[in-house]
Amino acid sequence: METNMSSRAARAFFEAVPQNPTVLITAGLLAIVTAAVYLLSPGSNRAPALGETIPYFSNAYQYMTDMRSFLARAGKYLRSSSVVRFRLGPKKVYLVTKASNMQVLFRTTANVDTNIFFLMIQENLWASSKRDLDRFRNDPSGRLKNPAPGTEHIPAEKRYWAGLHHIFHEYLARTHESNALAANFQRQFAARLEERFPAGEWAAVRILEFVRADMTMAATTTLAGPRMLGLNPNLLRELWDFDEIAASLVWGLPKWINREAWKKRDRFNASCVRYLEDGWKDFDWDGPAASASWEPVWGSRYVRELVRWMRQCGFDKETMGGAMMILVIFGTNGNTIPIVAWCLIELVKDKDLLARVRAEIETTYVTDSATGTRTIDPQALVALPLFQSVFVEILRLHVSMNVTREAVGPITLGGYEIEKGAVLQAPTEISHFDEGVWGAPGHPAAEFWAERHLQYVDAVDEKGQVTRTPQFSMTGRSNDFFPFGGGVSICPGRFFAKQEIMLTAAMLVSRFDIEFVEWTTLDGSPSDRPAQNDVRWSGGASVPPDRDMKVRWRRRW
Ligand code: HEM
Repeated sequence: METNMSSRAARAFFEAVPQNPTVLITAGLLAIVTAAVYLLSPGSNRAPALGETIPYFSNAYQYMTDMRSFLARAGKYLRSSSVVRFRLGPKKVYLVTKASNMQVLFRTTANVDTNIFFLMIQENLWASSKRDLDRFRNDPSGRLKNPAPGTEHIPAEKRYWAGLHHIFHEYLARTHESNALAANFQRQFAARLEERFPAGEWAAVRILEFVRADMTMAATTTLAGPRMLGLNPNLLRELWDFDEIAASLVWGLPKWINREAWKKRDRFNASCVRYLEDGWKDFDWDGPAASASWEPVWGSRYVRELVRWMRQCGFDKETMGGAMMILVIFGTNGNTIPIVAWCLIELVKDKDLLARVRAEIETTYVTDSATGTRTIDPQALVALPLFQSVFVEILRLHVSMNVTREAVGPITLGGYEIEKGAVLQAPTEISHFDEGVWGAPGHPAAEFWAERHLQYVDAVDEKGQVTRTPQFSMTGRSNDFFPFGGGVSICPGRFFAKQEIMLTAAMLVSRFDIEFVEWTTLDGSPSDRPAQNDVRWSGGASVPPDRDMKVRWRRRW
């Protein structure tokens, strides 16, 4: 869960410039202040600066209006220095790459703080009230069980970061809970497939459109129970409308500039508030359902514990609605759905790969001896070598996240001094495409290669017969790969995300005959080219395809 500070992010701002002289004047003043601050800063062992044509302006402008090109340009600088600096208004920003620097960013140290991005999202995306936002802002006690030194006097109920972190850790990241979520998701999604696609009948679907509807429904019911969609029949539209404009909200533009985006945010928030208010009516918090892995009122334990804690803290209803939007519906589906879509697209494109992945998946099916029902064993599934390699390759190529931290004290990165107050950003789109790390002969880093994360191991049996077995391997590269961020705020949903994504793709490719029909645009009309990353999402989220793939499929069983 993280959202976009990308091209879409400030398009609204720059589109507003010509109509709003106030905005233009503000931008001009910002540039002057920036220049003054910059010129007065003392020189030191500083990282090289990213060049620009109009000083103090062009980098910020491109960063906010065309993240894809900005990152491509920054990537060239980052080939010769692992840290590069530029200015974003009055903020000093350092772009960071290379495994050794990631270790510093993700290590729990007093001088690197992880809250900055979360606060920005809380303020602008999830409609948190000022009072509730200040509770987080003014809590210096940290996320861990033991309060940060010097903050021991803060009572447990006012340790908001730690309270939230505890819920993430206990009810999302723990194996028992993520396994329960995966089992439930498999049931929900299988029921949906059986209801929508009678066995033996061919149907035409567009992959992205299909997963945005059907997988989102199964995932939302798994996490939040059936009431979320039952009470809010327009929720899917609200979610994907919000996905389109989320980045433009991150900058906190006032309502009068960004009216449509605010409306979409508020509609989505109102649906989540409706769900919360309805759920409070008659749920028995002292009964057995309160600690069940899943029950029909709140769905998963994660959501139940989240709403219980927020209510105990006395958060305002919009803040609580916002948490449901971001931490349950948008932050999850907005990231998993594009990855599933890409996974299916790559498998359908390559018949040989599809057959090999199918054969692997077949080994993970188990049959219930009483009912005869066949289900996938999710633990076996996520350990398959080839399919896992495909999953990692898709994350590598299609998650573009500028993982963000703040230097709250001086630090050293890549041999350079970084001053207190600087923003640190590690763009996955640069590290994940580093030719030196990921490139292989005949398989440049920019291309999808299903086998990139496989190693073949030879074993000799007693008759001297050699068998080659593929093994999934990230050896030597794990610190260059961070689609889920890192350190204390690493995505707590990553285990469930992996199970959910691989289960969806596995159920479809193993139960359906699938044939490619054509590439389409997102509205369904024929496209003259295949899908590419939709660069509007560059820098802040999983990146969906900008074209859809139409297929014919038939459920075999
Ligand atoms: C492919 C899917 C996903 C990707 C790429 C992804 C990525 C991320 C990233 C990059 C962060 C920020 C980490 C950091 O700052 O170090 C994050 C945070 C988070 N993610 Fe995910 N995520 C995914 C799926 C999910 C799912 C399915 C859930 C929940 C079921 C989830 C829940 C969260 C939460 C609650 C946080 C906030 C953690 C905190 O600030 O402590 N994510 N995610």
